[in-house]
Amino acid sequence: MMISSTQSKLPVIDLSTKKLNLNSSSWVTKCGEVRRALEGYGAFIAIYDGVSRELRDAIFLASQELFDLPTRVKALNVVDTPYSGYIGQQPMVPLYESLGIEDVTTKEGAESFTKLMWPSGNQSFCESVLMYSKAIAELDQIVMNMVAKSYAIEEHYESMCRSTTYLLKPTKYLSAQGNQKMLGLLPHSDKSFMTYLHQNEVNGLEIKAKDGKWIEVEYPPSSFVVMAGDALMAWTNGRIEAPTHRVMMTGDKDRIALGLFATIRNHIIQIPQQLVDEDHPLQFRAFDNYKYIHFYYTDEGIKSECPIKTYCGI
Ligand SMILES: O=C(O)CCC(=O)C(=O)O
Ligand SMILES: [Fe+2]
Repeated sequence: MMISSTQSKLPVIDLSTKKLNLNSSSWVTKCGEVRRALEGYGAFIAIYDGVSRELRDAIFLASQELFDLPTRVKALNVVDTPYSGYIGQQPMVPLYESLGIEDVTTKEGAESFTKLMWPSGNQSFCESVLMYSKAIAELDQIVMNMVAKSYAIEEHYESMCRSTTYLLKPTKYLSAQGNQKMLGLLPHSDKSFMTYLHQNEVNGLEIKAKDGKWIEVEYPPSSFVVMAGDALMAWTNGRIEAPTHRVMMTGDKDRIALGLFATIRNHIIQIPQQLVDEDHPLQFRAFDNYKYIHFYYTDEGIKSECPIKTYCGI
């Protein structure tokens, strides 16, 4: 018997660069699509041609190589930003393991991480990580330009764009080894401005829709999940909400996911006055994305229902 499903799905938007004709009327239409998807779900699936088949294979191979290193080596990845270093063997989420690579779109960032993990060098790892991150950073520029265009706040984004830094977080989830569904990652919203996710062929990501139901996200290998973070929510004066999401593991295959987190550094984010009017009173004060991340991991931040509102809400 076929079981029909009425479960809602994330919108899919084709952002292949070959088809995007900047400033044409179809581009303007597409900007509206991106905005509606983000306002409706806080996320969408992007079809994007900036990562070739070879690069895709290379980045998953590189990630596997990284996870195969001894725990003692992976634990050397200590960074200032909370939860961005090495995380593994956490009692609440025993299947989960991740490492954050800071400033990954710069040669220096990719090289210093590679050197830390492989003191005698690993050229192919370094190149794959750098190329992949740069390709996704380009997708970020496309998406953010579209959001800015749609709200007519281009000049605000331009001033912030230069202050964007990227953190790549290769993440591994062990399989649930059987039929039961196991928690891979606790429900949360991202503290970034924007997040871009990619995965091997194993699904597991679930995003909470506005009606409270979990959407099981299935995305084809050549696509990416684009997701709003808390910082974007504040910047858009609450028009786009950062969705709650989690990872549930089923089946007997391990899952590898790549999160690229765009964060604004050394720049105070102001809420554009274009997004404030009688129907949309100002909801957030100007804030610093990194200070907010640090706040989130304090007792007050962790306990808060909506940490971005607690931090800079009005
Ligand atoms: O594994 C995924 O698909 C999502 C990971 C995630 O939500 C995160 O690292 O913040
Ligand atoms: Fe997340």
